[in-house]
Amino acid sequence: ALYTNLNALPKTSFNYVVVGGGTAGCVVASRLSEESNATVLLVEAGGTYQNVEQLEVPFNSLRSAGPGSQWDWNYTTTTGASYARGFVLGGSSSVNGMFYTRGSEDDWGRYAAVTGDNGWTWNNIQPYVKKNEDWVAPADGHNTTGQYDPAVHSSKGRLGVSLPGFPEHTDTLFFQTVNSDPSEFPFVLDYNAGIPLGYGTIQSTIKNGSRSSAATAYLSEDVLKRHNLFVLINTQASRVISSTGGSHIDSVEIFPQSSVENATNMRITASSEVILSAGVFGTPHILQNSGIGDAAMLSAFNISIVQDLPSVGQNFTDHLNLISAWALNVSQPFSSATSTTFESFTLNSTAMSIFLDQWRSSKTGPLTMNGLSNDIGFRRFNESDPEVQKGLAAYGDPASGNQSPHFMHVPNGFAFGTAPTNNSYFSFVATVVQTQSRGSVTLNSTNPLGAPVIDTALLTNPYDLFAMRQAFKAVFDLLATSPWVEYLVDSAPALGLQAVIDSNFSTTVIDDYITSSAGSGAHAVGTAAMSPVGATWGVVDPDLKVKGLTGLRIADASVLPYVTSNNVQFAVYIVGERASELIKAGI
Ligand SMILES: Cc1cc2nc3c(=O)[nH]c(=O)nc-3n(C[C@H](O)[C@H](O)[C@H](O)COP(=O)(O)OP(=O)(O)OC[C@H]3O[C@@H](n4cnc5c(N)ncnc54)[C@H](O)[C@@H]3O)c2cc1C
Repeated sequence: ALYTNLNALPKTSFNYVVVGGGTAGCVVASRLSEESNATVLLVEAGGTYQNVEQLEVPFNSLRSAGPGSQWDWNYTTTTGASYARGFVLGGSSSVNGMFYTRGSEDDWGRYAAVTGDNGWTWNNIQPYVKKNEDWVAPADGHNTTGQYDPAVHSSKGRLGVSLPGFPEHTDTLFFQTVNSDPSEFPFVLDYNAGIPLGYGTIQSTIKNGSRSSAATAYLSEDVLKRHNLFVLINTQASRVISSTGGSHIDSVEIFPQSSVENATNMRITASSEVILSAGVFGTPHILQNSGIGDAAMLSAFNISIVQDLPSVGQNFTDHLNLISAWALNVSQPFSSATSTTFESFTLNSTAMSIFLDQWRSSKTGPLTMNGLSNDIGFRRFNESDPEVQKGLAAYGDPASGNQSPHFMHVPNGFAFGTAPTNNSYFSFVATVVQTQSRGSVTLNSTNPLGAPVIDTALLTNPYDLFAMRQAFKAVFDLLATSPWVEYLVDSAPALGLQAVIDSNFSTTVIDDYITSSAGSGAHAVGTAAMSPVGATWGVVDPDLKVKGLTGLRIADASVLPYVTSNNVQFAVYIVGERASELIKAGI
């Protein structure tokens, strides 16, 4: 059942306690409670997703339900930038952009190679893919032939995945470019088949026109009714504890969220295991508060050392995004959603209210779209370009293999920041997917309920600037093709692109533009990374148990030692599924 405050919880001792009801946490709690003789408590700091329309309407992602909303932790990094994370049951899967991208075979091969555990290879994760994915028809029921490969999808899992449920005019332009010059802009039928390279149609975690999240998919009404599953929301965990003062973790300290400042805490015990699923910031923060982390840092805060693990909170790895916007040619003013871009109709309140009525009455129409893009591309650098050769020689090639991308393109993405005043504009996101910069999550104070220090270290490694330059120039190459020339006016000077064009793409001007405009891809991983058994680095073994301790496992984005070369929610679902299987099997 769902408990909205800890005083209502009928007991304080369970077999399993899962901390963090986010993407992986919902999977783990749901799967463990399939065994009816095991009692499972899931503790979530945020509230419920149930009956919250903002979270259900796909188009709201990154808008009213996104960063800065009441469903966001509102983290601020050391540079003053905000960093979005879901603060609600379902975690970031309840607020994310819903792109469903699996990465490449090579990404998963690298996890296996780095950890020495073949259980993480592409082939060996396929059973979890099937348990996770519920492939469904798009909201508009259109014929999807030629838009994906049915052979690599499953309708047996829990998480709804579908193709776009509403067309956009820019889809047509995009595929005209791809069809007219396949050597420069190759088509990929299904970027989720192991080799993602090429441009194709996006797949999103949307089912029946609504967001499918870890909460809607794994904590559905039938699951919440299980007598052995206890889901406690509005409650923040501060520490994991060994009640004997040894190395066996068996308790979790929790506080009611409503009065975290002065409330007395409560201790919950776990007779089998505690599973930390508090995400890339929450998990290392809880570990550090518990005395599990870098001994030197913990001593500076007078925290007693339970386990010296210097890698806790290190190795923060993220994608790097650059969003640019172009004004649309005035001869193509707003008339309907299909004749222009998402961004244009979001500025038209009459249209938006008509679309909302349509979504409410039939779960169809423009608001069934993920609100970011219907299309996506995964690309490698042009290795015949001398600048690329020079860069790769200087920095090395961080791609996970030669069938894996260096960058991602999302046409008609979402213009963060100030929109151009022209009522019709188009944005494009370029993303470096194998960044080399590494940040950290460290303690800010001895208050376990305060926010940690988040240093994303964006652009601190010169490879990332070099890689973004290639990704960005490739955006201009794509938009210089004939389908787009009529459609776009030069640029939207409000977002600074004009200077880049006027400079004739001078490296200095491009680099200035990137440095001042690029930001986080919201795909952070790695702050409690897996490493081989016995390694002197890393936080968990490949079976996700915390090194040097018993009774404590981690299942969330923080265990991934590298970021996949795509949006990362898929990888987190796989971690959740595999963690559940390992725990159930007593491994
Ligand atoms: C705005 C945004 C857009 C994104 N877009 C995409 C996309 O389109 N496609 C994609 O693949 N990925 C996307 N991502 C990334 C993806 O959603 C995340 O990487 C993934 O969901 C992280 O899963 P997690 O389980 O590690 O953490 P989360 O899902 O964030 O879960 C952590 C949970 O723990 C809870 N928690 C934290 N601390 C505590 C505590 N002390 N006590 C109790 N509970 C706690 C949190 O409230 C949260 O519910 C996006 C992310 C964001 C934020």
